[in-house]
Amino acid sequence: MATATHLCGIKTPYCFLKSNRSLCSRSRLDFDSLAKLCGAIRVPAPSRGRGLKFVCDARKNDVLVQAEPKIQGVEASTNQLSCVMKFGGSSVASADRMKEVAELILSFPEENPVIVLSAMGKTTNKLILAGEKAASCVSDASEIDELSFVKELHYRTVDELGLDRSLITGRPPDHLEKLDRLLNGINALKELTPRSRDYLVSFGECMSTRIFAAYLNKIGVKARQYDAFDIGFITTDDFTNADILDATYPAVANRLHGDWISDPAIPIVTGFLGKGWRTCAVTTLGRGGSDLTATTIGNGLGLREIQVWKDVDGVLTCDPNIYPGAEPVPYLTFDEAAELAYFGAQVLHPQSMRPAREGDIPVRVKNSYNRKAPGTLITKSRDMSKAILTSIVLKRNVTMLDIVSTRMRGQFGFLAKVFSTFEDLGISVDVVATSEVSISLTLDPSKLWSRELIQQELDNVVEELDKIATVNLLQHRSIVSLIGNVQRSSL
Ligand SMILES: Nc1ncnc2c1ncn2[C@@H]1O[C@H](COP(=O)(O)OP(=O)(O)O)[C@@H](O)[C@H]1O
Ligand SMILES: N[C@@H](CC(=O)OP(=O)(O)O)C(=O)O
Repeated sequence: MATATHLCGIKTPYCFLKSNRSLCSRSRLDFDSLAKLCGAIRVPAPSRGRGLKFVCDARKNDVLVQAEPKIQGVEASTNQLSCVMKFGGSSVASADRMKEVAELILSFPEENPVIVLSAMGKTTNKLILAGEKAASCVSDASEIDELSFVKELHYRTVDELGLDRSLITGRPPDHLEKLDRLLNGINALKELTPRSRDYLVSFGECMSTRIFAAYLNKIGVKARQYDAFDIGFITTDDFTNADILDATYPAVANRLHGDWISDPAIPIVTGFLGKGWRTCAVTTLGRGGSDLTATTIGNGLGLREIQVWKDVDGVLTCDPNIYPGAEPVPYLTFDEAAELAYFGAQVLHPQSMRPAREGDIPVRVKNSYNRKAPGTLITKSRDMSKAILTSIVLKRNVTMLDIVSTRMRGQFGFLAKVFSTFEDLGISVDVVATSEVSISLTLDPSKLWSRELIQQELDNVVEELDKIATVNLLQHRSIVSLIGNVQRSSL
């Protein structure tokens, strides 16, 4: 991957340079050498005065030309998409909350935001429970309490917003009817696979975005709903915990930007969802994955800022459910936020900082219930001179392995052998503490528990490691992490 030159002033929205030599000649771009390298070049239309970044990937036979992520001050054209605003389930839990979110969005008239929404309130949890019940005990899946709850919540919201129920039922895509049929199918098979679970929970985001877009249109704000899996969110096929593939960035930018240019309307995008690149089935990005949807869109479109609206005053010094006196942390670096999320702070999705860091796009964590609170600003760097400890996080349900070498002291290669075992078995290691003859390590629960055959995988690890060490497997442990300034942690 190589990043090359900068250009300004290309007006054409997404076009293929292959068929546009004049564009190249106007733009100091050596068309022929690039054309040799790649089959096609996509060019997102830059905002006025914005540069373009060339990202060449010869292996993929592709050169992607991206708008520079940062728009400075007045250069941020008023008619370009400018930021992402992501609202989590807690922010859109009811009709009243949706009205407040609409008002919040409209209170930033200078912004042209892309809106990312999660499912309403606890819809995702309810759908998972409904799926589990359908697979296990009930005789008629339509009678499951959690399904009734989801239906009732969405009907009530549609009614209270003065919208037509046909948005979610009675007319294609008729989500509630499909949901009913899906749960009855799961019930008949007595099996809830990761794939069907992802399809099941996707109804939450599909409905919340349709309702919200319809409400905006009703109050005279032109909005357009998008299902992420239809606009280029391409992922691995790791159902329940899929990773976003690079092809997503240009595809999503292309679609959202192209539609915006030809017919401006606020895009309302489903968070959390994608499409598996082999199966073409609906995938999900892991719990809390709408944060990752938001940062992916921010990076793809090279937007000015990514706002993540929650029900707390930003990232706090610890989980407020454990210690109610937790206080907001005003500034964080991408690295600190990523560590914090990875080691258990539920407030951000563990992978969500990656696209923001790669695009160097600031992320602001704000409270939709308390707009005046300054929130947390997450950027590439910050003044660390006074920073020692930023926050404390707890990660539960961790599997730990104590591995003690059976060989004599002074034997080399022990650590290498242990880690190659994990690599061979495709298991991700979390925290590691070592001495010369022993290692204690933890395994990443999110990657581990989302897959089937977990006990078998663990048995395989222990069996392999048993050849070189004494292994003690400890389950249901916790990690308490202190997120701090590494440069000041030792003297
Ligand atoms: N360090 C932390 N800072 C802020 N919130 C935290 C932290 N640790 C846990 N939380 C919990 O995360 C919740 C916000 O995340 P989440 O439920 O994913 O929000 P949303 O659904 O709005 O996206 C808060 O309500 C809080 O209970
Ligand atoms: N609805 C999904 C995705 C998500 O991001 O939700 P939230 O923004 O409410 O954490 C979930 O509950 O995991």
